[in-house]
Amino acid sequence: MKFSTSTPGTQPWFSLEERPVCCVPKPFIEVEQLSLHYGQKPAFRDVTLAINQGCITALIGPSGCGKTSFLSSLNRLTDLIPGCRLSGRIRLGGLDVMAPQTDVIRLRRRVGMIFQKPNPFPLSIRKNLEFPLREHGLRDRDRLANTIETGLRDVGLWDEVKDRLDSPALALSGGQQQRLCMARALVLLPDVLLMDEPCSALDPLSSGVIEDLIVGLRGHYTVLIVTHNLSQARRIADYTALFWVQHGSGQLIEAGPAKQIFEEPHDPLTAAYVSGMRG
Ligand SMILES: Nc1ncnc2c1ncn2[C@@H]1O[C@H](COP(=O)(O)OP(=O)(O)OP(=O)(O)O)[C@@H](O)[C@H]1O
Repeated sequence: MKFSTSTPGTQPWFSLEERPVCCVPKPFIEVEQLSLHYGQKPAFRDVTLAINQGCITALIGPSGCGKTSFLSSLNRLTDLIPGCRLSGRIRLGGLDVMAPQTDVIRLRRRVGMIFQKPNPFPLSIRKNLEFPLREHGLRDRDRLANTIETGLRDVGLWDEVKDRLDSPALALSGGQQQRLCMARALVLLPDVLLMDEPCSALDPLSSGVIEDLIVGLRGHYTVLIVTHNLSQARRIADYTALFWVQHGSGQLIEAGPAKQIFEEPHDPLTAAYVSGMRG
């Protein structure tokens, strides 16, 4: 059962293990001729890209080519930036993301986001998960407790924090905070997880833990990850899209199966970037 068809607060909350596995080359997000401007300045132009369900898609490219802006447009976080303008079309699991009548709160529940710097609420570990669950209609105390435990187990945090659930989340290590943020997104049973350089602020060990968790999401969630770490993209991505700044704005240069992008790219820019000769 999926969020989009159930009534908030009544659906059975279940763990990652129990979610249906689906990694098929079937588009879940279809972006057509998407452009984004900050004021008069274009961040990216005319991006057309299909993102497959249940797969991990890595967005790569040099700084400033519009990767973060593209990611943020998918759950309309860009609405929050004054002067920011989107045009084109985004369909997400049948939903017209940019339609004025689209419920943005529901959209953001379906499309969770993890940022470069872990951003837990300045609340207890428990409240970091309880707060969004309550906001989205889950009130029953037992179900709240079970869902919080399941969420923390799904990110391998339960055993580390079960005895201090009421301690401040900000007292956790950076890697633990990032896993908590992942749990906070996952307990809402999103369809899509957007991750903006989720490992880049972490030490190598914590980064490896997050990377393993991302791999474990394959088949359960549609994942888009922005990364500057090409080795990481090679290791974890099913599909890869290269962005580049051309003619004063970000452009999608090439997208396809990660193996093809890294081993047999069609575009010379892709070849230069993945070989480390440019960017
Ligand atoms: N809030 C904003 N207001 C104005 N311009 C912005 C804003 N955010 C990004 N930009 C501009 O839009 C362009 C694309 O930025 P964006 O952060 O999306 O690129 P990026 O590829 O994610 O870069 P990086 O890899 O460095 O994070 C850049 O020229 C940037 O300066």
